[in-house]
Amino acid sequence: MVSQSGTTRARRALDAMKALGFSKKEAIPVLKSLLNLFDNSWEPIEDESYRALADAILDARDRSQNNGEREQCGRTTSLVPLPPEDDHNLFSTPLAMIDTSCDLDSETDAPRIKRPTHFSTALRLLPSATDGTMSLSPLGESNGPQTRVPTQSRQSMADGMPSSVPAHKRARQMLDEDFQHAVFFKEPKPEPELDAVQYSAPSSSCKNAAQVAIISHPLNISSSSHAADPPHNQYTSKISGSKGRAVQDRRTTTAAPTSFGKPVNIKMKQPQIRENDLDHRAVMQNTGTGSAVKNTQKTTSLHTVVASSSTGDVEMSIKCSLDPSNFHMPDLEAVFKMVEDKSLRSCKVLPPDFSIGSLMNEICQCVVEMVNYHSGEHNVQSDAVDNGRNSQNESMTCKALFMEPVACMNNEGENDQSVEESLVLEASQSGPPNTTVAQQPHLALSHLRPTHDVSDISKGEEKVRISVVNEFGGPKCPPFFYYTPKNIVFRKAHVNISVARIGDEDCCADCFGNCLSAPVPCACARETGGEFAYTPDGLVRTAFLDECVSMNRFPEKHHKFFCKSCLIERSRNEASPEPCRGHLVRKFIKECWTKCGCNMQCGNRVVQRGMTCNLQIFFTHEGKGWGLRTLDELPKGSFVCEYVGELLTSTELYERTSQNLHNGRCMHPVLLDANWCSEGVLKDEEALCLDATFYGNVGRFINHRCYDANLVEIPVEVETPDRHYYRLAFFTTKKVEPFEELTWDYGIDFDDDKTPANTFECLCGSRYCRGRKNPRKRGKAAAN
Ligand SMILES: C[S@@+](CC[C@H](N)C(=O)[O-])C[C@H]1O[C@@H](n2cnc3c(N)ncnc32)[C@H](O)[C@@H]1O
Repeated sequence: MVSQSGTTRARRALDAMKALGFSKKEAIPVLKSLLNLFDNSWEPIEDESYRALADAILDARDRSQNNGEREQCGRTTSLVPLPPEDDHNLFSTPLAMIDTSCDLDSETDAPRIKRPTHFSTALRLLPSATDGTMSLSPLGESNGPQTRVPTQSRQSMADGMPSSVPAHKRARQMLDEDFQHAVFFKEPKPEPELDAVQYSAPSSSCKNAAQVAIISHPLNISSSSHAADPPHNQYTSKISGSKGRAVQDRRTTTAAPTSFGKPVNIKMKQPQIRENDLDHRAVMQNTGTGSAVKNTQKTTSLHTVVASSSTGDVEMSIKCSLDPSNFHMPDLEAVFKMVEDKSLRSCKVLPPDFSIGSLMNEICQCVVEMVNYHSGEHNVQSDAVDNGRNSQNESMTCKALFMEPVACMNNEGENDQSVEESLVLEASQSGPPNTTVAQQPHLALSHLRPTHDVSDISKGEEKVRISVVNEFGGPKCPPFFYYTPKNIVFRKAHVNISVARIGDEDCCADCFGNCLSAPVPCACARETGGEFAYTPDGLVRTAFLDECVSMNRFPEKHHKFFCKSCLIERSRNEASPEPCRGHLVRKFIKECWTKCGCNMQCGNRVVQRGMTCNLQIFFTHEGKGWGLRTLDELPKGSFVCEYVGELLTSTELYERTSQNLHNGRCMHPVLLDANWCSEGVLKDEEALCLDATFYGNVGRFINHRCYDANLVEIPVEVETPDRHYYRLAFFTTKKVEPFEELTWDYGIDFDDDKTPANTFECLCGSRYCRGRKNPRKRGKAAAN
């Protein structure tokens, strides 16, 4: 890379700050201070699109607002590195604000940097929600001192508009400006704690219908029921069956625990059955011949949770009210095996992977879905009556457009049809779209479908095994979907993969071996300005990567394409489509491919060689459901995985969306609109998106994190120069530690009032979080 002069770098930094609404007057002194702090090294300042600088300005602003008095009496603020335990945080060198004696730079009023003597206000990124470094409340926000940037400033920083612009106006403007790659879901999660600090969410919008996916789990069972657990007399932990099946035991007793040696984890509860009590939830045990719950003063009963919905909101437990002196809980695996054997004997035929455990999990999940759907209807009504003021209902309202990608109960006929048609779909992957596929085969995923292999969810489809773990009890694997390592066409999506399409300019037929070791970059580097996007180590070059990150973070600074007649808007409302909201023109990587002369080990073939890092799907503890983490340390710029799913046209997506509306499921779509500008007017079959709801890879488990996610998605051209189809690959934006959760910024507009249900309450834990709900509303909800 050509080294840039300090002046150029300073100009760039000031331009970037200007784009965020910071004046030169404000930025220059802080920039000077930072340079001083970093020994004139620009990298930490330029890293992550000048985030350190933006933050430092905001903090200086905060401080001058909040501590005006102290400044007047001769004190000022300095920036100092935080201790190394914050390494995983936002900055390579995290900063802390301290008070030092006032010693202003005569020219600039810049504070002089000093080493800290104490931290008065720590400026630290909140811990990664799942990095395991802290024990978190549901919001994960209660640890350690944090500097809160005022709403106004935060919003300005985030949306790149001067803070003088009113919030509502910024929000509206941002609707047309923000990220282009959204996936939106909603799942139930514990109600956040009331003391969580509010950030006014900057409006980061993406309102294309095809970008909108919603999980609606409106009934917040977990918050109400779990919140009702009296903490002082309950104990919950996990026990494992012989094959590691994690179950949760709850004992209900009025006497002291007796000789229950196993299972060891117990939950003591009062025997009364109360509203919102855990025991009350066990009403599913009622046999129909009367309550199965014996509620006597002397009887000790053992509750063992044997199944649960994906987020643990609905559980199924076995309650044994037996003479404790003779009772030993049998191994649940053995019990399940016995039931399976019995079922097999009576039914004669069962699917090969039939498992009672999965069946029960699915039942719990279906309870969630059905409850959600009905409560959604109810809440829509009550919203209307309440004129939108019922904040509890707000959090519970089902306005879903999409379905949760989990199995659901169907009648038998549908199941059979679904199995057949799903196979047809898989077969259509490399062939022409199969027009014989029936209307909505996917809606019939059956609870009898096989469950996942927790030792490798990819069933051997990837080079590395992807294990599934749940350290918190409850479901041992995610709801069912078909694992596919490659995108597959649903029906009409037009993907022309033909060698004839690839012209000389789109390949390097004369190359040999590894293009990266050739003296001159080959034709395949043209897309990235004549320089390969990858380093010889297989990492994305820092400059390229940073530009991609910046593009996501500050979309308003980058080129957008506005369709004359936007297919997304048309598919939303054919009769009177809204104007196009703009599609961000993204940077592409172009990899060598089959028509090139190089070999498969060529350094310009990273994504197509597939995943190489060891990943794990795990159950997050903050209420985000399942997530993805790395087991390896990953340097900045590493390829992690693709986002893989079914290729749908925007119309198909809209149809699927509408149908799923009735089922209360969410979907996992991502719009492939990164280069729509280059192909003139798109036909419907060329306006594509990827939906990982029913068919997908590990990418579907990556949770959202606002702004400072450790992954960024980059479009990659591999098989075809047609720009309406490309692969979407995730690369690390910074060094990622083993066991750190992998996250990407979905680009959700949490303030989008047109499609309010397209978002979940964000539990990402980022200090830049724009998706947490108003604490006042939460307070009201909790009080109700
Ligand atoms: C693509 S899925 C990610 C995998 C998902 N957690 C699961 O269990 O399958 C997106 C869904 O995960 C949950 N999620 C993702 N990021 C979240 C966040 N920052 N806060 C809360 N929930 C989140 C939401 O329910 C969202 O609808």
